Amino acid sequence: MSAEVIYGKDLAAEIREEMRQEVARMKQDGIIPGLTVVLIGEDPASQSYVKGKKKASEKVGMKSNLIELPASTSQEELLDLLNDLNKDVGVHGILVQLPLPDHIDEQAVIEAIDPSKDVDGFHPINVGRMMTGEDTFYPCTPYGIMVMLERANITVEGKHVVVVGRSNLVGKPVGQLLLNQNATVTYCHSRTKDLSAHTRQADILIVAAGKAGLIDGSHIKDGAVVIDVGVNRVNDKLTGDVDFDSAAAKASYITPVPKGVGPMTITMLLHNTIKAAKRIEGK
Ligand SMILES: NC(=O)C1=CN([C@@H]2O[C@H](COP(=O)(O)OP(=O)(O)OC[C@H]3O[C@@H](n4cnc5c(N)ncnc54)[C@H](OP(=O)(O)O)[C@@H]3O)[C@@H](O)[C@H]2O)C=CC1
Ligand SMILES: Nc1nc(=O)c2c([nH]1)NC[C@@H]1CN(c3ccc(C(=O)N[C@@H](CCC(=O)O)C(=O)O)cc3)C=[N+]21
Repeated sequence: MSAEVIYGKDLAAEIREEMRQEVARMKQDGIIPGLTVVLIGEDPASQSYVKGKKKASEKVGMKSNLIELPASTSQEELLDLLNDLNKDVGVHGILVQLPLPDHIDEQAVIEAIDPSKDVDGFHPINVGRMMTGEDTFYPCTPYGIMVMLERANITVEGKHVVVVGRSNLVGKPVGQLLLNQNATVTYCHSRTKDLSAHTRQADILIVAAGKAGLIDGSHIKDGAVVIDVGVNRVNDKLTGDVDFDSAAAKASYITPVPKGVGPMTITMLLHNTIKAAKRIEGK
């Protein structure tokens, strides 16, 4: 089998065009969705992601504000800032770029964001709502993967999905969203024995480990769908967790890195911000 490549980048462009029109309609009602991104420190990868988010939100007509703070910022200063942003009526969505410097407690920061402005979907209230199948802000990368599958007409109901990775940001929530859609879900992680025995069972394989080349064709069942979430910089080039060529030879569908899941993540961030604006403004 030779896989069809699902270009998240193209899908993202389509969805963002739909959003641009929606934002234009909202503006006629006097609502401009506003996203504030907080970046602490000078990590080049984070700076590049954050710029991507700002550019994308402005392109769909939203208001975007980037607050850059030095790595020396104290936890208290950050919590005070979040408190102000929670109260600011022009701010509909708040995102604090992760990871944070070691002296700041990430969980405390996540919990300081008003759940109704938590467009990352990381606040425990929103995580709980997702678990119980309520409507809420879903984490952007998992949600982007769901939309990619849907728009590629790949049904998940009854499928065996294997997720490699169990982080709170990606692995766990993507498995939960798939379970909510009636998939049978297996999680693998660094203590999993015989990884390929599990991955070879997958109808849909989601790889979010952050290890370049962890998965290759020998891990994949013929005809499986392979979603590569990994973003690794190897010799200054971006690459996923999946060895693309050997995997594509086995899979029915596969996502590339770059131009795969990443652009969908940003798109769902914009989606969540529009949703937050509508809710806050009572529309
Ligand atoms: N495209 C996008 O939009 C996004 C991409 N990413 C990328 O996705 C990847 C994962 O991100 P994130 O979840 O935050 O990363 P984490 O480092 O938080 O989690 C990695 C997970 O992979 C598991 N793992 C690590 N090594 C192995 C292994 N050899 N075999 C099996 N499992 C393994 C870990 O297991 P254990 O729990 O046992 O430690 C852990 O659960 C990264 O490359 C990141 O850059 C992240 C967010 C968005
Ligand atoms: N609070 C928070 N929310 C996040 O959603 C969040 C975060 N922190 N910290 C870091 C990770 C990573 N992440 C990515 C987003 C877009 C691309 C993306 O668009 N990648 C492009 C390539 C971009 C490039 O060329 O550098 C692509 O895959 O085609 C990748 C990774 C969001 N994250």
